[in-house]
Amino acid sequence: MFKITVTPRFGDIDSLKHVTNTVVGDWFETGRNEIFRIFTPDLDTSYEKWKLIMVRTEFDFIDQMYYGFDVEIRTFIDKIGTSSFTVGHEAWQKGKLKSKGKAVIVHYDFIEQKSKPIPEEIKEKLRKHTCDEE
Ligand SMILES: CC(C)(COP(=O)(O)OP(=O)(O)OC[C@H]1O[C@@H](n2cnc3c(N)ncnc32)[C@H](O)[C@@H]1OP(=O)(O)O)[C@@H](O)C(=O)NCCC(=O)NCCSC(=O)c1cc(O)c2ccccc2c1O
Repeated sequence: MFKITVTPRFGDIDSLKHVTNTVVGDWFETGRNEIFRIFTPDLDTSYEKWKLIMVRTEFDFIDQMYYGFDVEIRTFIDKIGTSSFTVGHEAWQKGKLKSKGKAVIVHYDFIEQKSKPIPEEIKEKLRKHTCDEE
C-alpha cells in the first residue's frame, strides 16, 4: 500500500463548508503515481513509453471532510486481470475512513491503439501492493 498526505486547500471547500467531491478524484489520481511508475518509471507520457489508460472510476463518499485537517490517501492494488487491473483508494481524515474509490486501468499500446496483456513481471510487482481495505 502507498500512502501520501494531502492538505485541503481553502479552495477545495464548497459553499457547504466540506471538501467538494471533485477534489477527492484529484487526490486519488495523485496517489496512483507510484503505481504508474511500475509501468513507466520516469512517468514519461510519450506514446512510446506510456502504457496505461483508465476505463472506469468510482467513488463512495462515506463521511464529510473539512478544511484544517490533513488527509491520508491510501492506494493499493485491488485486482489484477489479463490486460486490466483495479486500483483501490481510501481517504482518511482524523483517523476515520471518509471516502473510498476504485479505478480500472488497462495496459494499452498507444501506438497500436489496443490493449495488451500485462506482462508477468509487471503483475508480480503489482501483487506486492495488494492490500485488504481497512
Ligand atoms: C481502453 C480501451 C481501448 C479498451 O478497449 P478493448 O476493446 O481493448 O477492451 P476490452 O473489452 O478488451 O477490455 C480490456 C480490459 O479492460 C477491462 N475493461 C474495459 N472496459 C472496462 C470498464 N468500463 N470497466 C471495467 N473494466 C473494463 C476488460 O474487462 C478487460 O479486462 P481484462 O483484465 O480481462 O483484460 C477502450 O475501452 C477505450 O479506448 N476506452 C476509452 C478510455 C478513455 O478515453 N478514458 C478516459 C481518458 S483516460 C484518463 O482520463 C486517464 C486519467 C488518468 O488520471 C490517468 C492516470 C494514469 C494513467 C492513465 C490515466 C488516464 O487514462
